[in-house]
Amino acid sequence: EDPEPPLGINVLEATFKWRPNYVSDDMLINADKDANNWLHYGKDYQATRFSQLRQVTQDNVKKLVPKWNLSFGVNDAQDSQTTVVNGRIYVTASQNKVFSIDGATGRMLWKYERSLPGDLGPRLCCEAVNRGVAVYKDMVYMATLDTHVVALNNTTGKVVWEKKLGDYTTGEIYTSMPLVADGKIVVGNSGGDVGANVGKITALDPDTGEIVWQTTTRPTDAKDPNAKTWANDSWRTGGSSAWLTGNYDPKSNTIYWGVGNPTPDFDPSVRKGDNLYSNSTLMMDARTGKIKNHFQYTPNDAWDYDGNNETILVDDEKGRKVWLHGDRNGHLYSIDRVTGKCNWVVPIARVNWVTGFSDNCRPIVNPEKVPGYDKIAKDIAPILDGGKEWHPAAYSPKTKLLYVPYIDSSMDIQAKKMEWKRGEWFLSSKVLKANPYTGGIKAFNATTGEVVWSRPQSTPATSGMLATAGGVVFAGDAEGWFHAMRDDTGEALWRFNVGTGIHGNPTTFTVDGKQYVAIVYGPGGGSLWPLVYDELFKHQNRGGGMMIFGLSE
Ligand SMILES: O=C(O)c1cc(C(=O)O)c2c(n1)C(=O)C(=O)c1cc(C(=O)O)[nH]c1-2
Repeated sequence: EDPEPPLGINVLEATFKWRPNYVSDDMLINADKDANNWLHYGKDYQATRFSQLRQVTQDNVKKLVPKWNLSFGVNDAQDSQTTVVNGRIYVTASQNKVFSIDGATGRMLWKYERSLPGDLGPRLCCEAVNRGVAVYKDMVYMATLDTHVVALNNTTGKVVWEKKLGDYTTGEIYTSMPLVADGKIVVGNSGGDVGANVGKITALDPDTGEIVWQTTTRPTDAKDPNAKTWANDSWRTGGSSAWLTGNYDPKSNTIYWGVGNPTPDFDPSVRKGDNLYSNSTLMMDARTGKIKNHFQYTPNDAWDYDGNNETILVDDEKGRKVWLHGDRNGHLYSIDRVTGKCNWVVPIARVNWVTGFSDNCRPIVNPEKVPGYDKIAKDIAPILDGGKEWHPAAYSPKTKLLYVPYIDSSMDIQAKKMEWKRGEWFLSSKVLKANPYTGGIKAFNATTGEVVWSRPQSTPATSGMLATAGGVVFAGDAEGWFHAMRDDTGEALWRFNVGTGIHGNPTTFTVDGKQYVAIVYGPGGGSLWPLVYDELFKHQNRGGGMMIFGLSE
């Protein structure tokens, strides 16, 4: 019996089954072998988004039907995904709501609704999004828009502690799922496009919320050796937030964490230099937070390409230990995860801001595509949202393919001089125009970077990917279609329209021995998407939720 009475809405079944919900360190470390649960942002510490489940196959996937649905009761953008422990589902909605649900019935066990400050709105780059909760031991952890980490009891939803990490009036917010690594709760901040807000990654004690370490992603002091990579002390207003969840290698005790764009976004002339560590993946010591190494994808970024996207830890067929990273700058990278050196780089989508690469995959920039004050740089590809947005790719150890959601589009930009003001957007653009979007899914050979198959679509790819041992790959799109395709050819197998756009990440797990597939749906948060997006999808209704699919009986 549940020690606390559930809230009791969405009741499909009168009886309640107790489901153990304690998450141990061993469960977290062995999540790559655990078919039943979904414990990490990327399913396992390697961030593969691959499930060993094979009840849903290429043959029977057309029998998938909705089993139950949860309405979030909010209209904002929905970027979230489930965390699943022994059939209990934890999911967040925008506005920092958390729901605990019985996976078999959809019955709500508890919900937590944060009361957010009324003046938060104008400071949000991408609506009031949240990307999910971490569950560790007997607690649930969420990072909030008003810069707190809140710890809830995972059985009752009651607040155990709260820790304030910043000041939302500066533009700093938190939108992503915490990472549990080395016994600590690790979070990264958002708000990079509101320049003063320094990127930071913070590790907290899970029991008390005390800060164990905090690492900043760019200089905060002129004595920092990286200050030389920002001309005229431009690091002072240099952004470089840490807004997506990193991942972890327990063997080397290394955390991999991405860093976003420098600010002002579109005027690189006022911050000459490489602007370290903007647009990089950091390799950090999980014990101390010390930066051991890094790889920078876009030095002196002029296009808001960020560098936050996920790193997927793969041992490739040449025996190399690598991370694979699809960047907003339109390229897929294989980086040696021991040395931090680049193995190869290939395009994901249409790209014209580079003319090639020099040593260690350093881009050679096409000067025509760099925004300046005196003319509009036209048709820069990719668009600021990226050749791949933040939506994570999946890697299947069965096919050895990486499944990447891509966007084909371009933008026109003219820069302008701009003074930084506390808590305000710091883009420095006079003209910022998006050109029409398409996109799709591409499957890459994880060892060579060759494209094995491609499924173009008329809309940008706006959900994360899920790969399964059953040979089925799942993805959603901005028109609301939730798709299943073959992992080896990309051939379409099944689809279902959820009634609004999909911008969350699919997951799969078992409840009482049966495989389910979950998708969070609702409009997207993408920063400047309304430029084109509103036009494309103005027929769509808002409203978000989560739909759970299972095989019909
Ligand atoms: O620089 C930042 O701090 C930051 C934060 C976020 C966010 O936290 O969601 C986004 C972005 N940048 C961004 O560039 C972007 O395109 C974006 C899209 C979305 C979304 O919710 O779909 N968030 C964000």
